[in-house]
Amino acid sequence: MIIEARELRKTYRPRGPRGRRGRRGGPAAEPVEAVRGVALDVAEGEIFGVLGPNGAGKTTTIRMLATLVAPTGGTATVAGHDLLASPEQVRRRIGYVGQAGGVDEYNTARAGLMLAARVNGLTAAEATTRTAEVLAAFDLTTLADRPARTLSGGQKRRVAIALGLVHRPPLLFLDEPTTGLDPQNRANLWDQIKALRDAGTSVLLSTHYLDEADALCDRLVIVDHGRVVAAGTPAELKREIAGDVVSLRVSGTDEAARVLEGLPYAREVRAGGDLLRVYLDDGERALPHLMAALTGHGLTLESVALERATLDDVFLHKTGRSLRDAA
Ligand SMILES: Nc1ncnc2c1ncn2[C@@H]1O[C@H](COP(=O)(O)OP(=O)(O)OP(=O)(O)O)[C@@H](O)[C@H]1O
Repeated sequence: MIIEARELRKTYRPRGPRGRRGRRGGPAAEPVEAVRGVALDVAEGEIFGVLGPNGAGKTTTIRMLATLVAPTGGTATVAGHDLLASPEQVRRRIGYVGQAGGVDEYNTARAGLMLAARVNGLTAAEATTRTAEVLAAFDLTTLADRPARTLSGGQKRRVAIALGLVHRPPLLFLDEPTTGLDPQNRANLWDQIKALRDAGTSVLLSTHYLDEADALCDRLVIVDHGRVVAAGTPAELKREIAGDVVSLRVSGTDEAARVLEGLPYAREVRAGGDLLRVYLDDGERALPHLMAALTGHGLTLESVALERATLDDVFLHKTGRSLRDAA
């Protein structure tokens, strides 16, 4: 395992004049339990995702594992070293790309990469070779000598990731790498992250995009309110929670829900507004029986759709909320 974390916790305790009741008369800021006992195991050479809505504790978890935030509890081994006892050793073996990116707007990609390489201990000759390598890997060669402020959002994001990789860390942390990118740039970046994994780099990324977690991650944890609510491969999670989902619009939602709950093959029925979602193993076979049961009770079907379960269904099942709404 390249990361083994146990019971990681972080409580932010706001301090300072504005956080204290008293001198300035403002209300005391409450401590925020951002991460409440997270465990995760990341294997070498995999893309591991931390999926959750805004405020779930993803950034705090990543920043703790990258030695940038001190945990208030728990233990972790990262890239072969104890996070708390040997943060310097950990730091040397990781790359970290935060949400803000860390790209100097007035510097060129090439100059930024050279600097990052030298700061990380590469010789001038190694830095030149390595800079050319990462520029090529991220399709940046023709853009390498323009100031970063003239690059598009997607191009800048690629420079940011290249900066995190220039010293060849075996483990790369990416905090919400595709937020704000258009679909085409997102898809390109997914391909580049997969290529990194295929070349042997382990990647831990956070995301609030369901499709990203599904398409990109070998394994993931779903976090909510600072806790892991589900862990596994995307396929395992979807299979465990619900094979197929039939969503229906019916006259008389409450009565329809009662009828459907009585059917032996319906694992679970959930109502959301005027839409009913029925979770079952084999949707195609069940669908005609389901429709017959409803019409048999005098209920009129307005629409019906058969879908495969998504990671949103997993989140809904575990938390009672949709990740789409929560995010
Ligand atoms: N420095 C800080 N001081 C106080 N509270 C903080 C601090 N940093 C984060 N928090 C709080 O901790 C909680 C978790 O925040 P975190 O940024 O880890 O979540 P996140 O899942 O990464 O969210 P997002 O997707 O919006 O980035 C939030 O309630 C946030 O307001």
